[in-house]
Amino acid sequence: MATAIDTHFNLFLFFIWLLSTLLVRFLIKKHQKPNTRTVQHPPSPPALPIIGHLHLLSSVLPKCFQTLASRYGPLMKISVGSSTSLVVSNAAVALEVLKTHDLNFSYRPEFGAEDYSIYPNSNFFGADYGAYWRFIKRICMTQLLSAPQLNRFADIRTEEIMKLLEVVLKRSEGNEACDMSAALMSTTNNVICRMTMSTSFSGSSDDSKKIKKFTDDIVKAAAKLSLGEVWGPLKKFDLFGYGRQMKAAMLEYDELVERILIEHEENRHGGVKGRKDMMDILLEISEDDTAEVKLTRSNIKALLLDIFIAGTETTGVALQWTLAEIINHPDIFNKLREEINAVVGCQRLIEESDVPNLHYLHAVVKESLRLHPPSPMILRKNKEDCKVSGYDVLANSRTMVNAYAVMRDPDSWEEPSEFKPERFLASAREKHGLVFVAFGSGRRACPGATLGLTLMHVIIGSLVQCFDWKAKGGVKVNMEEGPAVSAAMAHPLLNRTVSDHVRPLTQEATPESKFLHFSASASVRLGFEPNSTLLLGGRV
Ligand code: HEM
Repeated sequence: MATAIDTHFNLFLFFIWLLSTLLVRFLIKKHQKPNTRTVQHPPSPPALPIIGHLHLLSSVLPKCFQTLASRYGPLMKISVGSSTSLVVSNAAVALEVLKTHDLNFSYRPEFGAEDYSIYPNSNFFGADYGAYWRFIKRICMTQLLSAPQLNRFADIRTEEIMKLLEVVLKRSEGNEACDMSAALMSTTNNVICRMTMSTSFSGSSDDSKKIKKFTDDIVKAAAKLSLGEVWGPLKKFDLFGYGRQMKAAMLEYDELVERILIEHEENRHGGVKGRKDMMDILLEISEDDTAEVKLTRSNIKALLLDIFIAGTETTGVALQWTLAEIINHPDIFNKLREEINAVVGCQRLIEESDVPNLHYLHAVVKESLRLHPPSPMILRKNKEDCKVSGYDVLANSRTMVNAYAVMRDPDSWEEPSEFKPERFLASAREKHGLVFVAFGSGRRACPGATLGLTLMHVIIGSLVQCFDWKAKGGVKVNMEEGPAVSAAMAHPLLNRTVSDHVRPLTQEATPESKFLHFSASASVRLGFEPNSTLLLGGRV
C-alpha cells in the first residue's frame, strides 16, 4: 500500500517538474526580444548518432568533400564524433570567407596536436591573429623570405638543382630506375634547410635528412592527433600514444636545432659564412631589446619548424604533380621546350633571371597548382559571428576552404578538370573571373609563395630543358590522389614509372661549361631515343 502511495507521489512530482519546465521554457520564449531570430546553420548531410558524418567520408578528403558539396551546397556543416567543421567548396563562398571576411577569418582552428607541442604558444602557423603573429609575419615578408634574402641564396638553389640533374642523368646512364618523388623532395628539403640554417655548412651533411625525418614524424603524429578530435574530452588520455610520438619527434628535432643554434651563435660574430641565413637573422632579432616582441629560443625553433613543414612537402609534392602532368601532355612538354629554347637558347642552363620571360612555364606551374593544390584544405576560424552565403556562422567555427574544389568550380573555370595552361596566359586570363587559392588568400596567405614558385619554375624549367619526358608506350602516369588531406600522388613518381619516362639524351658539354660537372666535352648518349636534344652547356 505504502509503495503504491510512493509511486503516485513520485509520478505527481514528475508531472510537477515537467509542467514547471515547460512553463519556464514558454515564459523565456515569450519574453525573448521580438527581433531575436533563430540561427540558420549551413546545410548538413543526414548524420548518424555518435559518428556523425564519418560514414560519408572517404580517404581522399578534398575530393570527398567536393562530391558532398555538389549535393549539400558550397557551405556545409560536417560533424565527425564531437568535432564539427564548415566546408567551403566554391569560388563565390571562398571569396566571402577569404576576402570579404578576411580579418574575421584570420585565425586558425586547433586540432588537438597543440597539447603535445614542446613549444606551446610559440608557433606561427597556429598563432591567433594578434601582435605576435603580425610581428612574425612582418619578419617573414621583410627579412626571412624577402626578395633580397631569396636572391642572396640563389647559388644554393642552382647547386641543388645541378645535384638533381646529376642524379637523374646518372640513374639513366646506368639504366637504373629513378625515384623522382624522392629526388624532388630531397632537392626542396636541401634548399630550404640550407637557406634557413646553412645545414651543409655546419655539422654533418646528414642534418637536412634528419630534419626531414623529424618533421615527417611530427606531421604524421599531428595528423593522427587531429583525427583524435572526434573523441572529444577523451582525446586528452592519448589512448593511442600519438601525443607521445609527436613529443618524441619534437624532442629529436629540438636537440638537432639547438646544436645548430649554438654553432650559429659561435660563428655569427666571426662572419665565417659571409652571409646571414634565416637562423642568423632570427638570433639577431632575439637579441634586440627594442624589438616589439622579445623572441625566445622556442619561438625561433617553432618558426623554423613551421617553415620546414609548410615549405618542403608542399613544394616537393607540387613538383611531382607538375612533372606528371607534363609527362601526360606531350604537346605541352614540346611547347615548354620550345619556349625555353627561344628564351634561354641551347648554350647554357636556365637561370632564375630567365623565369620572368618564360610565360608558358608560369602558366604550366600555375595550372598544376590549380588542379593539384598541395595544401588543399585551407584551415581558418572566425573570431566573431558573421553571415556567409546567407547562413549564420557562429564565432570560433572551424572552417575549411576546400581549395581543390574551389579551383575546379565549373562556375569559375572552363573545363575545370582539364590541364590547360593556356587559361593563365595574359590574353585568356581576362575572360575568366579566376579564383586561384593554391597559396590561400588575404592576411594569412602563404608567406613562402615567392620561394615556392621560384623553386618550381627553375626546377621544372631545368628538367624540361635537359631531358625528354615521355610516357612509355603512351601509358599515362596514374594521377590518382593519395589518402588523407596531404594531396600527394597516390602512386608517386617512383622508380618503376619514372625510369621509363626519363629520356636524358645527347649531352655535349664544352669544357668551359660553367654548369656541368659531367664528363665535359664528351658526348654521352643516354636513354632510348636517338636524335633528341639535351642542352646542358653544349651544342644541340
Ligand atoms: C608550392 C608551394 C607552396 C604552397 C602551394 C603553399 C600553400 C600554402 C597555403 C594554402 C597556406 C595557407 C594560407 C591561408 O590560410 O590562406 C600556406 C601557409 C603558409 N606557408 Fe605555404 N605554400 C608553399 C610553400 C611555402 C614555402 C616555400 C614556405 C616557407 C619557406 C611556406 C610557408 C608557409 C607558412 C609559414 C604558412 C603559414 C602562414 C600563416 O599562418 O600566416 N610555404 N601555404
